Amino acid sequence: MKRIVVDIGNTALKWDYIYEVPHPRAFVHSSETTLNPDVIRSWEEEDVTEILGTYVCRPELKDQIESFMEGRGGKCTWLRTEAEFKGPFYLLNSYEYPERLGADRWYGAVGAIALNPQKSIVLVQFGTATTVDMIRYEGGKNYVFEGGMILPGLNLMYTALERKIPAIAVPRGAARDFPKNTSDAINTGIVDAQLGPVYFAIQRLKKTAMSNDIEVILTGGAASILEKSALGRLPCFTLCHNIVLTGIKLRAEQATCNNLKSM
Ligand SMILES: Nc1ncnc2c1ncn2[C@@H]1O[C@H](COP(=O)(O)OP(=O)(O)OP(=O)(O)O)[C@@H](O)[C@H]1O
Ligand SMILES: CC(C)(CO)[C@@H](O)C(=O)NCCC(=O)O
Repeated sequence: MKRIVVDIGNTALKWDYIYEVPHPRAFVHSSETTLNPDVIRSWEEEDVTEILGTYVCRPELKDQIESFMEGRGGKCTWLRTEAEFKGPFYLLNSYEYPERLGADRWYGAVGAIALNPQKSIVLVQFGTATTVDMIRYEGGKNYVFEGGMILPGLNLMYTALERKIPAIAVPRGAARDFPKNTSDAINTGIVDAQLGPVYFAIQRLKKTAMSNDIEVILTGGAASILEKSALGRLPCFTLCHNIVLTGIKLRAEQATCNNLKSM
């Protein structure tokens, strides 16, 4: 009987145990509306009885998980974005409509703070969409989620160009300072478009943060692909996987401390 945390994005599902030694796993969905059957198989093998998760995918995917859990007499709890997080630190959600902020962005921010205490943070999630979020450290245990940018992810940018302008559907090139062929020009354009907002976010956060020491965290399925290009284009950054799962675990701990009343 196991309790697990789950983060369902538009491309992949990631899961891990809540209380046991971390062993995160990722499964790319079979289609936009069908889960990878290996996920269900792995949960049967592990005897999963309770799921605590977030989803930003189509509801069909989380419905399949609910049916599976109902069939086993298990339980699913889906976390929504909240107006504030009260745990080992305090995070205020300053989104205009806090509940409209993607749960992956919110619990990603919670996870990022837990792993990088007492710092302002630019959290970049390179997923199906890329999000670049700014978290301001206010001193003591206080942080503010200051919002951020949403743009098409790496793959979406390539496929949009390929589909709409077939004349430039060429093999993938490299990111260069002075691209001199179509493949390199596209690749450089897309890599710069992915990393440019990170640069802007750092500058914006520096203007209001207590210190110029900003932690830049890159995560998500395409982070490893962009890491090499980021080395020459961004100041210091850290690559950190499964940050949303870290945030969900912390939310679970917080609920346990409050006798599960707040979940
Ligand atoms: N083996 C792979 N399979 C699928 N996507 C990959 C793979 N390797 C890298 N990627 C890239 O990672 C992206 C998916 O990232 P991730 O797994 O974080 O997605 P996600 O959490 O479903 O996204 P989102 O949260 O934005 O919906 C893809 O769009 C692609 O650019
Ligand atoms: C932006 C995505 C798709 C990134 O996964 C997700 O966080 C989402 O659906 N967000 C809702 C809109 C918002 O965050 O403003």
